[in-house]
Amino acid sequence: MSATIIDGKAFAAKVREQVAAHVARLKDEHGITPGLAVVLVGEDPASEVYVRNKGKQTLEAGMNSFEHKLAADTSEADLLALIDQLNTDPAVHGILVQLPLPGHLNSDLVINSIDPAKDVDGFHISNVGLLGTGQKSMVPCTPLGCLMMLRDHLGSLSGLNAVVVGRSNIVGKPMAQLLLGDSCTVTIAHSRTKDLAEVCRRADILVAAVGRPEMIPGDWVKPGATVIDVGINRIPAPEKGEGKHRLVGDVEFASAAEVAGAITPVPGGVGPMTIACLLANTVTACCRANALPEPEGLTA
Ligand SMILES: Nc1nc2c(c(=O)[nH]1)N[C@@H](CN(C=O)c1ccc(C(=O)N[C@@H](CCC(=O)O)C(=O)O)cc1)CN2
Repeated sequence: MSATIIDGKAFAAKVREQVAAHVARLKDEHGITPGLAVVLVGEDPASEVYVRNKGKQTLEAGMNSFEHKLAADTSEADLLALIDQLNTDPAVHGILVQLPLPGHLNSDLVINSIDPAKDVDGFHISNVGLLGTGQKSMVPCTPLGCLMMLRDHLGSLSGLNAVVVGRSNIVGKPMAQLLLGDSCTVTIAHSRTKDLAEVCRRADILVAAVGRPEMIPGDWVKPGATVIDVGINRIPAPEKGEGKHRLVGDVEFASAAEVAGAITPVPGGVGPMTIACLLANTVTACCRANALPEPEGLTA
């Protein structure tokens, strides 16, 4: 292995320290405590873990955490009523509805009912439009975390060829916008792109966000490239025992690490940055709501 491993777990811990320091200043100097409300509908086991970690890390950073757990058969009207209440609650600066939602709920409708100023996920159509036009917005947490790690590792991204594999609204599209904002030449590719291997080999920055286990092998990676693996795929691991699983990314780590200049691991890469950036976005939303200076280095 020759690549530098970009340690997302350690990076996320530093981001959380910066968030906690800013929260302490907001409390001491302005008597304001940022508050994050997280809404979970249903009992998806992975979502339950993510929501628990969000609440725990919010409290550890000194912020207020408001957790709302709703039954899987909650009606759209009841969910919208809760969001309405959170929109008008002055103690709540950030609102997040954990995805995926149960099938009977319209995710777009639900997300677009959140006050855009409190939309710490950056998924509201107003924030999508603001980001797409290079204006100040709330930025989706996972791509923001990727951008922070890229800037930290590479310094300037200007002029680099970036390939984003995956076109989701949550990661692929906002990631491409952020890279464009940092003056990269950006290609958005996906599983149906012709000559995907060739497209990937042109990338100085390769962001994999397709959700297909180990789809990108090392010989698709340009020597020296920086590889950001957003995929978190649970695959069977019979070697660990019957019914056991392990996590892999969208990139075949061992072969890619032979070629890349730097690479994020899975687990311990992009994943931990997602929650750290959620905390950062909550502080940003709180500062904006109170017309106070935003924390430096924690926004795009
Ligand atoms: N409303 C949202 N829903 C979802 C988002 C989101 O950003 N907003 N992202 C994902 C889930 N997610 C946070 O919600 C998330 C995923 C993964 C991790 C993480 O730290 N992963 C670890 C591995 C954890 C494990 O063992 O499973 C890692 O990669 O090291 C944090 C948050 C979908 N929903």
